[in-house]
Amino acid sequence: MSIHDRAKSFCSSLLESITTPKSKNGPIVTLTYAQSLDSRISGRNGQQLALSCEESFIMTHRLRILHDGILVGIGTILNDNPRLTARLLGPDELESTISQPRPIILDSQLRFPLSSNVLKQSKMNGYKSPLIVTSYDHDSAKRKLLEQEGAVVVPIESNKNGQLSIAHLLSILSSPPFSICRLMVEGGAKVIKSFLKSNMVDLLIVTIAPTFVGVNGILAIDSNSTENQEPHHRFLYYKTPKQKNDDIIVPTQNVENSNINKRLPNNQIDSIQNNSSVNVDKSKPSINVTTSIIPKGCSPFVTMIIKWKTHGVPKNEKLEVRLNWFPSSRANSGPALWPGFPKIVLNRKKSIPTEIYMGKNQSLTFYVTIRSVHKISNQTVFNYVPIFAVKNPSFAC
Ligand SMILES: NC(=O)C1=CN([C@@H]2O[C@H](COP(=O)(O)OP(=O)(O)OC[C@H]3O[C@@H](n4cnc5c(N)ncnc54)[C@H](O)[C@@H]3O)[C@@H](O)[C@H]2O)C=CC1
Ligand SMILES: Nc1nc(O)c(N)c(N[C@@H]2O[C@H](COP(=O)(O)O)[C@@H](O)[C@H]2O)n1
Repeated sequence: MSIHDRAKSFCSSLLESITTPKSKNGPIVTLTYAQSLDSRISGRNGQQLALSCEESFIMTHRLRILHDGILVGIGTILNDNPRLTARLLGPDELESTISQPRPIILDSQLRFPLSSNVLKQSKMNGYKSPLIVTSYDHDSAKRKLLEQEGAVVVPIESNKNGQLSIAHLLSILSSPPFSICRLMVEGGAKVIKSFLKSNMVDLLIVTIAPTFVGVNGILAIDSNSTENQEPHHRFLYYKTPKQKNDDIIVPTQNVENSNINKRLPNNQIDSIQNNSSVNVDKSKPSINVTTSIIPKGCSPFVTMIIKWKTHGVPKNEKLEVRLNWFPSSRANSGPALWPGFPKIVLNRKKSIPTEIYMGKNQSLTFYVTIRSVHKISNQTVFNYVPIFAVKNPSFAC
């Protein structure tokens, strides 16, 4: 599979099951940005940094294709002069023939430069005119100039600090003539904060690059700033984080807009108990297995405590119990070991705690493998027995 095919399937899988937007009157909103290990999105004085590695950039460009609009703040336009197009494409794709997303810029005071790349490129075939969203309190002469150059300028409500209303923005974007169904928000820092605060983000995809920028860089989310003191909306892993060359891509979904929201409150989900009785051999030993699944804080990990009792196992006989577990998709394919899911050899110990990764919507089927070795006759009974399946365990948050 080529690097482009991998990006295609990864990005499609991220978007395919997000069908209901957080905002009832708006598009599905994906917020995505790249940060360093110390949470910086750019360097000293906002210096633009290539934090993403090549494969992560390819993923970002693929995500751009899958959205109808890409939104940034005017700070990013003035600082980076970005193009906001999908250019890192496969060999069979042409930049000018794919459906490029519309650039959307939040610019309360119409500081947008006439020389910007997004405006220049909109004159070329295949590229859409930038949509500049501004406040009612804008410079009308500048608006005229921008419109003459082909930009579309739309005034909307703003608050007393001049910040444009995200709710109003989303309802305008999803309506004609823009009809944006999927919006990708790239930043910068103020826009990231505003969107997270608005709680209209459906999918948050953060690329983490293995580098430190240092204290002078711009923080993605400045938790010291007073405007960020209010409670944060919660995001949980949506898909397993992926390593792309050097970087880690962390896809998370808004908890308040997903199935994981339907879980029970923390105090009702101390553990899930399962009891299974398994016969090794009808005439010979049997085992009774009890398991408890204990959520581990706000994380997709659970601790599983397995307890068992054996019956009728003669002292001179060896009983070996193994536990394997598989995602539900593999449950029918037999008990071959699923990579990344360790098997535990229980032997004669009476209980064992182990930590298991259980992603959202993950349903796991657990198998015990019982191997009873009769020392005298050397007869071996070898059984794989599915003991239970756990669907969507609740993560305590
Ligand atoms: N690493 C990454 O993935 C990215 C990094 N960046 C970096 O971010 C920096 C720019 O960030 P900022 O200076 O914070 O500017 P910004 O790009 O977030 O733009 C903020 C400006 O947008 C306007 N605005 C209007 N309504 C707003 C609202 N509701 N919320 C927020 N802003 C609103 C205001 O004029 C505000 O000053 C640059 O250094 C750029 O390189 C930008 C995008 C992605
Ligand atoms: N995904 C990602 N990784 C980085 O390391 C980045 N610095 C950014 N920045 C964003 O991409 C814009 C540049 O886009 P063009 O290549 O000009 O199309 C930049 O303005 C940021 O929004 N992104």
